[in-house]
Amino acid sequence: MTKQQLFEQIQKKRSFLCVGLDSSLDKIPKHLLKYENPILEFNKQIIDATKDLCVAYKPNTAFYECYGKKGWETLIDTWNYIPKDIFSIADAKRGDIGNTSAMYAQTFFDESSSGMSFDSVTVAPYMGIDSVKPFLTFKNKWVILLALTSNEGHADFQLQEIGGERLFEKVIKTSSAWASDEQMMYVVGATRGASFADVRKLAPNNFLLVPGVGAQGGDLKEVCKYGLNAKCGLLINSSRGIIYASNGEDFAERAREEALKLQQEMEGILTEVGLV
Ligand SMILES: O=C(O)c1cc(=O)[nH]c(=O)n1[C@@H]1O[C@H](COP(=O)(O)O)[C@@H](O)[C@H]1O
Repeated sequence: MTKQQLFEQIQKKRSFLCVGLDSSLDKIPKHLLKYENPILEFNKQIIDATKDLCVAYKPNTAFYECYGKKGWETLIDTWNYIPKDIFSIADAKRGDIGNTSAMYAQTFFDESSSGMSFDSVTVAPYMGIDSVKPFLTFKNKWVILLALTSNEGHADFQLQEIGGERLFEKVIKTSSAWASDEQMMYVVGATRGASFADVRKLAPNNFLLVPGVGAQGGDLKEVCKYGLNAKCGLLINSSRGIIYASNGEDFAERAREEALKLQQEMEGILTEVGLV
């Protein structure tokens, strides 16, 4: 998907919501356990209930890989079920020496090889340019590079100064030369509030994937105040806050209600800044 197509989806749906499919057997409603593939059934019902309210889905691959062969099949079947006009993110946080990264890129982008062709994959920047480049050889596919993450441990490395700049700033600055804002996004946690202003100085036009609203307590308004740009430039992810809103028979309806609350808040913000 191109940046313009993503922006058009945002305008059409009046939403920049990404629903995180962090689906695990111990959290999904018990009545689904009778299905041959409970997680796939859960994901399908969540997708059916939210697809008009969001512009992206993000299965975190850890929640699939842990179930071995069946988990990979579920990931492939989930990717197949995501409508193709909705941006898909394989949240796999990969990155390795070049020839290994090339195999990761093949895994998530080459349908003829793996049965999946996500629009994007999350990548860790630590190993540098040759670990990221192989993901950029696929047309209209995106790297979403970890920059300033939502977790407590972000301070251990990302805020350390080297030569007068913090590591996350160095990551953004250096990697900006590897790909344009048509292929590179950055992860910036919703819990990082005013730091969005610092990120935007270095990445004014890139889309940012912003996890951490909902269960992690990030503030949507604060993120938008500092993070919005002329093409919206934000994909706000919520996983547990939406998909586990209820663990009863009404789980899909309740997920929809939570997604709708976020979509309505987003519509208000987009209207306020004149983007819709
Ligand atoms: O790359 C990510 O998506 C990510 C980066 C980050 O800094 N923080 C973060 O929470 N995530 C992911 O975003 C999702 C957040 O889930 P909830 O906290 O349940 O909304 C999980 O899949 C995390 O792995």
